[in-house]
Amino acid sequence: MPGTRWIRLLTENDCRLEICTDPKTILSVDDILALIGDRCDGVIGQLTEDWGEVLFSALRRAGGTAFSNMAVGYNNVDVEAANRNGIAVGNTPGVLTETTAELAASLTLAAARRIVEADQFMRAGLYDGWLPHLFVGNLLKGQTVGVIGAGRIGSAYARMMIEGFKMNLIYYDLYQATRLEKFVTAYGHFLKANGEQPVTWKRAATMEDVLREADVISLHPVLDKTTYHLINPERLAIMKKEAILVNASRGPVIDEVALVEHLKANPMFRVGLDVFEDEPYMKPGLADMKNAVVVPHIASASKWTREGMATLSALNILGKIKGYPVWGNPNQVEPFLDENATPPPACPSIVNAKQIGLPSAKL
Ligand SMILES: NC(=O)C1=CN([C@@H]2O[C@H](COP(=O)(O)OP(=O)(O)OC[C@H]3O[C@@H](n4cnc5c(N)ncnc54)[C@H](O)[C@@H]3O)[C@@H](O)[C@H]2O)C=CC1
Ligand SMILES: O=C(O)C(=O)CO
Repeated sequence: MPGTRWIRLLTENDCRLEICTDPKTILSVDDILALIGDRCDGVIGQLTEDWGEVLFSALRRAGGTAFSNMAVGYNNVDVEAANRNGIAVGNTPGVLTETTAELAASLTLAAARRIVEADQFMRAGLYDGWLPHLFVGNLLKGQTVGVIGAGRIGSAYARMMIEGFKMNLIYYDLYQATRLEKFVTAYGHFLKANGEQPVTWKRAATMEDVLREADVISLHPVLDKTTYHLINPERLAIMKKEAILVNASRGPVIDEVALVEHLKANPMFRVGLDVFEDEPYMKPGLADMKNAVVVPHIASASKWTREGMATLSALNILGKIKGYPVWGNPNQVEPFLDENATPPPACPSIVNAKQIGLPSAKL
């Protein structure tokens, strides 16, 4: 795990730390069972690990009461199994928001302006002079950006695309994104007052409305039963032929086999993907598609974010061991990140706090 603050926070509070130095990228359940051993109070794990009944009951038997993913997403964790074993499950919201949104914006631009194809063309020595039709892509200004899942990251991405490229917004979420709507309205007024075309927003009644109307669609929902294969052959078929689809949420939100077929049949349709259905693998054919930009799940990869994720996950474990209450607002975790201050006596974010009866901190 990156940085050293998380180590200091634990050791200065009398925790003995065992850091896994196994060179394997992804640990199996058996690897983790061996690491838990017969005495362990809490574990910080990674999103690539399968945390279910076997691991939570082993942690319980070892005297443990806390687990934290070093991630905001926790679709790799069976929270019901953690509840049955009385284990608190932590995650790391807030520190990934801007970094992940910036990568989604980067993928959007790379796909729209064919950056990777053009880079490969240059390196192959194929450039022999400016041409009017060389790597013509899409202009974003004035087009419509569609966001599916307008939570922390989806809203941050929307703001970047609206503020940066003056795109109009259409979004779909189970909840109203009030702050985002207010931002777009205010920005629209500002543009109008300066003699420019105002930007607009619309909350779509259905996901299909977003897919039909948007020129760029970025996916930012959690992965659960309701979002598995949210993008399927039928929904790909209703998208514009020249649309751009970006996914920096979780791979299984897209039916990747169907996506490869769609990319083959629609060369002007482009995608930017940070995540894949069977990570670390890509479905057959995807790597050959020039209209796909692919990167290896790096959306949260900035130093500040990764160190913040380490800090928050360590404080989730420490807080539970110390019997601290749970921080009341997981969207405001800044007080835990201030290097020059003692962090608040609270667990920054425990997703099953209610289910296992943990008290909430008074802010
Ligand atoms: N590629 C990467 O490196 C990263 C990926 N992620 C992924 O992004 C996800 C979102 O993160 P945050 O924005 O922080 O979470 P969030 O909880 O703030 O936002 C998720 C949004 O999805 C919405 N949602 C849930 N079910 C939906 C459905 N069926 N249809 C439409 N919207 C739905 C929720 O209402 C919520 O607004 C994480 O769960 C994680 O899987 C997060 C960080 C980095
Ligand atoms: O925090 C998450 O959910 C991630 O995917 C980390 O990159």
